[in-house]
Amino acid sequence: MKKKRPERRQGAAVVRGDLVSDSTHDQRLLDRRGPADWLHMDPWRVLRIQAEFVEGFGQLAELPQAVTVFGSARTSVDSPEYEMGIQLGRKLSEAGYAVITGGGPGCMEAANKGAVEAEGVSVGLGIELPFEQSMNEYVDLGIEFRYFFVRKTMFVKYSCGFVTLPGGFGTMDELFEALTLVQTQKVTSFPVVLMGTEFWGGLIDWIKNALVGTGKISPADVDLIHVTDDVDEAVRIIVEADNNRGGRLEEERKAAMTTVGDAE
Ligand SMILES: CC(C)=CCNc1ncnc2c1ncn2[C@@H]1O[C@H](COP(=O)(O)O)[C@@H](O)[C@H]1O
Repeated sequence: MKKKRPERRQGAAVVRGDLVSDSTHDQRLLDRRGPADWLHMDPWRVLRIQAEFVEGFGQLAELPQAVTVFGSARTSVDSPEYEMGIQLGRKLSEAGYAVITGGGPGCMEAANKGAVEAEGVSVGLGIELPFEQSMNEYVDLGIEFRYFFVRKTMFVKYSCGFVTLPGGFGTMDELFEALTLVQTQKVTSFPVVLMGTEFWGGLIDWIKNALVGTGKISPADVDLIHVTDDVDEAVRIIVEADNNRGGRLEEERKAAMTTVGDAE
């Protein structure tokens, strides 16, 4: 007769054979002896990830309409790009938006500085890095995240558009995440503005030649990106999209009301 393999139900999972452990989860939970490496195990991490979402959602829930500004952590304070960041933070604040950045140095600091100077709401969503790094001094509401992906959710959820100053890998990551979300309609009416025609020109050419040229994206996808050197134009693009969204939300609300009315 076939030997029955050992079996144990562990919550939602069933384990058989050698995967059945000598002890149960309860035993391990109640046993205070042994190493603390469980702290670094994935199921426990899930709770920490949840905690980051809860903390982020809680802290940002009452933020006014906001715009996220990305850009290099390495931009020097005496560069034209830093000055552009200050102007951007200032004018976005004057237009009534909270300014969210990654809370670090360079372009992030510049945009936070502009927001503070205009007496706007200046937010920094920092990230734990392997080297010592503190929130820039112009952040008025700062939240530190352990996980990049949790932090990225906050940037998108709490802003109505992204403005991107010249930057490196981190900036590219944030830019292309935003474009993918807009392209796949995970977010709608969400403008993405690139500041600096000279810096971004090469990338835009490559997008047109390599991506549109070989059919990897459609020509209309290029229109998702606005490139400018003019801070006022950047703010105008954000405001117009914001106004359009307001109209669209109202239409969606009316459509929903009609549907509910029809059902009654
Ligand atoms: C001096 C130095 C490298 C500091 C790093 N300190 C940082 N602090 C906060 N956010 C960051 C930092 N580095 C990268 N990021 C994230 O990635 C983007 C900048 O990356 P990069 O410099 O373009 O690639 C920022 O928009 C920010 O969201």
